[in-house]
Amino acid sequence: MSQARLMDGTALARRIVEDTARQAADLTRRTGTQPCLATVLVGEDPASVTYVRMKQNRCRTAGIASRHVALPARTTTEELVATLRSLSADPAVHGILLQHPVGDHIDERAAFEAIAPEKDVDGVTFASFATMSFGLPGFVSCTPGGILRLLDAYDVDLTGKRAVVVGRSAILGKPVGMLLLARDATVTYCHSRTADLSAAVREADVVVAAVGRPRLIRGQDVKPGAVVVDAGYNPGNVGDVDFDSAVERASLITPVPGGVGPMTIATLLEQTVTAAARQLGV
Ligand SMILES: Nc1nc2c(c(=O)[nH]1)N[C@@H](CN(C=O)c1ccc(C(=O)N[C@@H](CCC(=O)O)C(=O)O)cc1)CN2
Repeated sequence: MSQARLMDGTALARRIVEDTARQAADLTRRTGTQPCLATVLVGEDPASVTYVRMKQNRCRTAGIASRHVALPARTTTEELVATLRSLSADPAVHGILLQHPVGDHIDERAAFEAIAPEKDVDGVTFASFATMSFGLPGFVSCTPGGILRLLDAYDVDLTGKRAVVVGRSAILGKPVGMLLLARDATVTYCHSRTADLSAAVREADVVVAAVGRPRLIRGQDVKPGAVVVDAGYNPGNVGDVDFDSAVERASLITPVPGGVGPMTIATLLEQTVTAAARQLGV
């Protein structure tokens, strides 16, 4: 069998950011107000610092203003909640991103829920999960939303397909499964307690690896012709899929880097401009 075709997230994300920049410019011209994303980072985890900086840089490219709030690692849940409530109430801020993970001593769910749903451009609140799951207007979780855009761009028909999601996190595994279900895929979630992960993956027409375990999914377990999406972002730009072996079996595969990652940020920017337009009544 020939090697899989690569799903180029960098190229697609660039096109989305270009479109978003045009929309941001148009909104700024019509309303006199530039869309604004607030980024909130607790502590100084190097990977998180990098991701937030990437988001700020991409905002600049797209003509979106960004306001950064850097909080010390010792920040309490109450202090973080107060910061997010204050940003939620600030009319100059249209979207809010709280970089995950926050420290273990913080109740991350309480913090996410302090983000007003109309500013939840990262799609992390209960309200966003519900609207996404029911196909109602709202904001999708950015990585899952980006994955679906990528699958659409490569004409992957999900109807009736067996999709296996490896991982069940609140901002990645669970929501991507809901989005696949909404497209009429038959979805199985696998996780650390799944009895036979290899057997489940071998049945999958579409595999989404979102578990945070470097190269967990190996080519020998990929069904020939399957579509493989690697949403892993492990240190050293290593995905959850063993690319070299999986590329020999899949029909389509996302690389790491250059696959899902750039789509996450493109989705965030796009949703920020949508949020701004709604809040500015345009
Ligand atoms: N609040 C959130 N926190 C986190 C999210 C999220 O969507 N919302 N996702 C991840 C990390 N993440 C964004 O925050 C992220 C990770 C990786 C990339 C990316 O584009 N990676 C590049 C390579 C980067 C490099 O060269 O260093 C790629 O894959 O091509 C974007 C966003 C956890 N936290």
